[in-house]
Amino acid sequence: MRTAYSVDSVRAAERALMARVPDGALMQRAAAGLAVACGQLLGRVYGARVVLLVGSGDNGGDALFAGARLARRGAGVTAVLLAPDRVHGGGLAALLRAGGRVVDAPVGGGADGSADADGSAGVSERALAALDGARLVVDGIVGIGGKGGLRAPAARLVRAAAASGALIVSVDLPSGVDADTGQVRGDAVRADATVTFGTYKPGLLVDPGREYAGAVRLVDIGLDGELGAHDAALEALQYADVERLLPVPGAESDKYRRGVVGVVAGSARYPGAAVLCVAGALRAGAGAVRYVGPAADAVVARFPEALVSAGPPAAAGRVQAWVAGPGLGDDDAFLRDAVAADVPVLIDADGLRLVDVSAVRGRDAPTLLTPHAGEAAALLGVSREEVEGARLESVRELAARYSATVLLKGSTTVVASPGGGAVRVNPTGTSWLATAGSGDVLSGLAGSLLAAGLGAGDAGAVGAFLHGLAGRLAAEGAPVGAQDVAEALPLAWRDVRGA
Ligand SMILES: NC(=O)C1=CN([C@@H]2O[C@H](COP(=O)(O)OP(=O)(O)OC[C@H]3O[C@@H](n4cnc5c(N)ncnc54)[C@H](OP(=O)(O)O)[C@@H]3O)[C@@H](O)[C@H]2O)[C@@H](O)CC1
Ligand SMILES: Nc1ncnc2c1ncn2[C@@H]1O[C@H](COP(=O)(O)OP(=O)(O)O)[C@@H](O)[C@H]1O
Ligand SMILES: [K+]
Repeated sequence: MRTAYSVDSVRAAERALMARVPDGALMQRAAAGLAVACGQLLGRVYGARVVLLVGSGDNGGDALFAGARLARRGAGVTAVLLAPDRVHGGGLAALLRAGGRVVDAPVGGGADGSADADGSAGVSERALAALDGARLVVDGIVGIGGKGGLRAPAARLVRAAAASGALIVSVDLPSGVDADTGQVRGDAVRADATVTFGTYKPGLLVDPGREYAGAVRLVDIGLDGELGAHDAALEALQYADVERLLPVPGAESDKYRRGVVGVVAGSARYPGAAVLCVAGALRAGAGAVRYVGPAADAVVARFPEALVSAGPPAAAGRVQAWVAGPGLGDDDAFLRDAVAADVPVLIDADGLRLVDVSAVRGRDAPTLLTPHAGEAAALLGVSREEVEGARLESVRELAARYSATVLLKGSTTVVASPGGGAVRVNPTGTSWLATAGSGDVLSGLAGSLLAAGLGAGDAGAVGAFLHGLAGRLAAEGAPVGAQDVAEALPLAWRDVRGA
């Protein structure tokens, strides 16, 4: 399991560890790892032009000590200081001893954050010129101490760094990205790589921050033991975790013991949603799929193995979990039956629009809601952009309001449980999945995992993992449709099982 911890937890763990190690040891560990990563990115360090963007905190200190290491290996290192009077003294001295150069960023009164009429934002010509011809820019402007959007001088330098064409490595996290949420307000560094210390930060794993971070490398600074006393803010399942959770049939399994998933989906207008939902459900571990609704003919024509009926759900026979909602249109009768059943229920798409909050809150068996950002926005009464800018907050809020597990789909899919705790973040997503009907496949898939006995959080996280993998395997760099994604699910299973 990959985990990420909040800034508060990192700070507390850091304090505990610092009390046991010599002064400055953690920063040296961080800087050493950072310098190695920079060296690898550069290939040849000797003679390379490196610019450090140095803020007033320890993030800048890391950059300075790493810059000193690169200078000792023959790089031409220039530090651009955003706040010369508050720079990390030890780091600056180390860089100068190693032969590095220093340029002050502020000119006139601009460093207080005011933008100048000429757009220089109070940044000196010398600072901007230093970036010309740089091969590597090290972003040590701000790390976990960042508050709000980048101030004007920092933002100006970030834009100049992007325009320089240099490789950009961010220290701990891209400046301008909120460490706890991944939110980006205004300018932020778009890094080729981020070298982070001690633990992942949530903002590195959740969009929009994740996209700004580039390839993320974790440097061990000895924080693990101390972090053990804290709860992770985020968890990302890895292959081995998913493999352990897959409902593989045992010797004594039969179709009922494997679980039967019921699907309430589709309408005369949207029969395809029913077919796609069943396509996902058939390939996820349940022993049988029952389809109930007006698209029975379309479903059985495509999948003769599906058990179909016109309804109602209560007359469909044994079902261990229901999936309700994809393509339903406005008819909520079967949805209400499914929600009233005392088995796990996954509610998606139209079902989310039609369902009653109190009916969901009143359920005893687990409920899994799977909105995309637009649906989540409608449920929360905010804009889609607000949800996309604050996925963690949105998914936690929905889980609390509905007393349900919520899987928020999108560029980063996140899953929150009603009782709080770590949010699961899916590491396998791919934008090839942004194709009509792929959400229907996911709801069938995750519902089938519920029927097979997984808890709602696991069903959501494992479903998203397999769905993302299937999307990647189906696409391999070319557009795919939702059916292709469903058909690639067995490949995803085999990939996870190493088969
Ligand atoms: N944790 C650990 O175990 C280890 C942590 N380490 C490192 O320490 C880093 C944390 O250092 P930190 O606490 O000094 O804060 P940091 O991120 O440098 O930022 C604070 C400075 O930024 C400024 N500033 C704030 N917002 C801003 C904005 N929007 N735009 C512009 N500026 C802004 C703010 O200015 P002020 O508000 O005070 O005027 C303040 O001066 C951490 O990320 C990691 O790299 C490692 O060395 C090893 C061990
Ligand atoms: N940019 C993206 N990156 C990764 N996955 C995405 C992206 N956009 C959409 N997806 C995924 O594609 C699926 C689309 O589902 P949904 O929005 O419900 O579409 P539909 O209703 O057409 O089935 C979801 O699993 C979602 O996480
Ligand atoms: K940074």
